[in-house]
Amino acid sequence: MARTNLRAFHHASSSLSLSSDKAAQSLLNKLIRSNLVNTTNQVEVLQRDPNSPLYSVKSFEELRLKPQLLQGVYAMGFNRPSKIQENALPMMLAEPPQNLIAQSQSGTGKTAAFVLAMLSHVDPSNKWPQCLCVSPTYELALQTGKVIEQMGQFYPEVKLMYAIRGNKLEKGLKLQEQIVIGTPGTVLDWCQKLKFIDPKKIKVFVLDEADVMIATQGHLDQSLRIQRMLPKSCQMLLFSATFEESVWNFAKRIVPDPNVIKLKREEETLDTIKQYYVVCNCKEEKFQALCNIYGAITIAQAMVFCHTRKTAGWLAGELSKEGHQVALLSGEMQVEQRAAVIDRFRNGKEKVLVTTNVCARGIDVEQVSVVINFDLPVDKDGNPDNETYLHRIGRTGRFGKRGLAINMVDSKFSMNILNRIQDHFDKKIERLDTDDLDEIEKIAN
Ligand SMILES: Nc1ncnc2c1ncn2[C@@H]1O[C@H](COP(=O)(O)OP(=O)(O)OP(=O)(O)O)[C@@H](O)[C@H]1O
Repeated sequence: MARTNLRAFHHASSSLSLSSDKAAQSLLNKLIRSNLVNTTNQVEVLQRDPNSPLYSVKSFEELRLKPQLLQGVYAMGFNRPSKIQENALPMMLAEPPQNLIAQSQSGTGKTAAFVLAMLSHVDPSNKWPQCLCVSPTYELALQTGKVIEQMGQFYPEVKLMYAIRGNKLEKGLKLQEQIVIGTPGTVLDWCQKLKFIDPKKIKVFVLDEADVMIATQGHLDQSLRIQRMLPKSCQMLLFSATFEESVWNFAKRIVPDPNVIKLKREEETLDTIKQYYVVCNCKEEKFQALCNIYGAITIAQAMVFCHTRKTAGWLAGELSKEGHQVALLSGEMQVEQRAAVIDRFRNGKEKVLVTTNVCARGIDVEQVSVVINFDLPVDKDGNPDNETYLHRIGRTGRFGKRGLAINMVDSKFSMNILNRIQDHFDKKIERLDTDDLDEIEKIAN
């Protein structure tokens, strides 16, 4: 009964027509209100809460940024720095430059922090690459490049170049751009084989999403090879949302003599993201539960993670049949195609993005209010993949926004995985009955 109600409710909410079902209508109103909550106020409240990762005591002015950069920061709508920005920026801007290994929860402003550091260090009168930033994927390199462009919009003398697949330059060219952002393979080629960049002139080297980097075949090695070409005086900065031992060991090889900003395990998940699980028996039931949940939150965007391309393809098809606007992102697509899918999703052309693990890490889409783990993340040995879990749920709750993460459990095996994830982060994941309208109302509020 509740399920049919929710379906009716979903149709009412997509067309915003009057429903004869008063209860559903009142729920709809509440949900709309809750989603329209003024998130600016929420960020301001969090930035004054010492327990929040967004807390700061200083203003951007006190961080001694160049006026052009302050202008850029404010034009992006940032009022105050987050904790990681407040802590990392003074270390990154110190003279002489200091190396840094830094961890902060997803969506708390790491990218903005190191972008500000790079923009602060370049000398625009020197027409050669001085800052080198490597990202683990094509999409992330583009995304970070966009942040550099936006943040540096009032500093037009500083130029940026993308070292990514498909960006073919003339043989023998020497780059004049002061900042280069790219993926490890192309950056390495440009430094070594093609010599577009003189690595000895690099002053700042940033390695972003270190955990994702080392999870990708060949990237660890390529990053180390780039690092070895840089001068001893080059400032090395490494960022990651998670720091398992393997990431930590890699970080220490890349960054000599570092300052370290690290989180405690229980701080890794964000309190602003509420986590739930639902129990189902098969994928069809999971699909039904998803329809119920998604029906209740149509005005937000959702990301749904599946274990295989096959399931993702099937699920995207089923959701489309139900009338949802669905985007599908999967590993066999060309990188350019993937970037285009993410762009459409970011621009709100589709409301739900179904994907496998591929390239979902680090993607910053502000409006994602729900993440669904249609399949829980497991590694190749069938153990819980805690880092991937953290990255996935971190696609919502960006910079103080509220987010919902819902995990679908369909067997004893997946229940065990869920329990182990819960234990790992020492954070309770509550059970949710998706047939119960009241309960969904409660969590959405
Ligand atoms: N000081 C700030 N004030 C307001 N918004 C901010 C601030 N810093 C960053 N943001 C915004 O918060 C969002 C998340 O920031 P960012 O992508 O830098 O986080 P991140 O820590 O790098 O995330 P991830 O770990 O997922 O890569 C972005 O949309 C960014 O524009």
